[in-house]
Amino acid sequence: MVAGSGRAVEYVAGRRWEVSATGFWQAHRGAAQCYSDLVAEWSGLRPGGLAWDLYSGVGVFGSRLAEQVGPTGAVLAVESARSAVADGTAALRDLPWLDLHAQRVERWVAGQVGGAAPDTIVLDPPRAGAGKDVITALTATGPLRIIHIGCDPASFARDLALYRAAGYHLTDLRAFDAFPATHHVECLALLERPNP
Ligand SMILES: C[S@@+](CC[C@H](N)C(=O)[O-])C[C@H]1O[C@@H](n2cnc3c(N)ncnc32)[C@H](O)[C@@H]1O
Repeated sequence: MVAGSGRAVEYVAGRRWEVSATGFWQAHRGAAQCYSDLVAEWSGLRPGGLAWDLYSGVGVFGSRLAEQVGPTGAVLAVESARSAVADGTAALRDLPWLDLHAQRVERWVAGQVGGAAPDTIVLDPPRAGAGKDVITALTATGPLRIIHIGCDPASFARDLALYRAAGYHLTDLRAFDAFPATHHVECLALLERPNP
């Protein structure tokens, strides 16, 4: 950043976020709206449901999930950047059943063993993907649906194989050319547990 307040204002699905200009925001201007619409379409959530939004940033996906589960439900969002958690918490005050938590996902999921099983997990890790330890911990909680998002096709494919090994089926897949002239492609996968 060369000059300015250091803050940026973004809108998605009728909601307004004021975020740090150096924090994470999707690179393509239409991406946050497009991906969050797909997350809302795939989530399968109903009022009273429980969802996790991991690597949540400022809670763009978590806000859509929270609107779906309503005040009788809960959304637990986990993000390591404290500034993103602070910005998300400020923007989403009207959704008190959405809890944005500042912690590393690998540490947080390890503490969920034996807790309530989420209906749906959304995760949008950085380029390296989620990896074996996180995916093993997530699938062990037995969610009905997992929505996995990744921008590096190689780590995304590796992560999908881990879900498959854990018994989850790939039931939908979308790819977006959101990073033209690079090898990155934004991929969104819907994984479901058979015979829930
Ligand atoms: C691809 S971004 C997704 C952000 C959000 N889903 C969105 O669409 O705005 C990945 C996010 O994961 C966070 N992150 C990276 N490593 C993490 C970790 N080990 N645990 C928790 N969050 C992490 C980054 O700070 C970043 O906000």
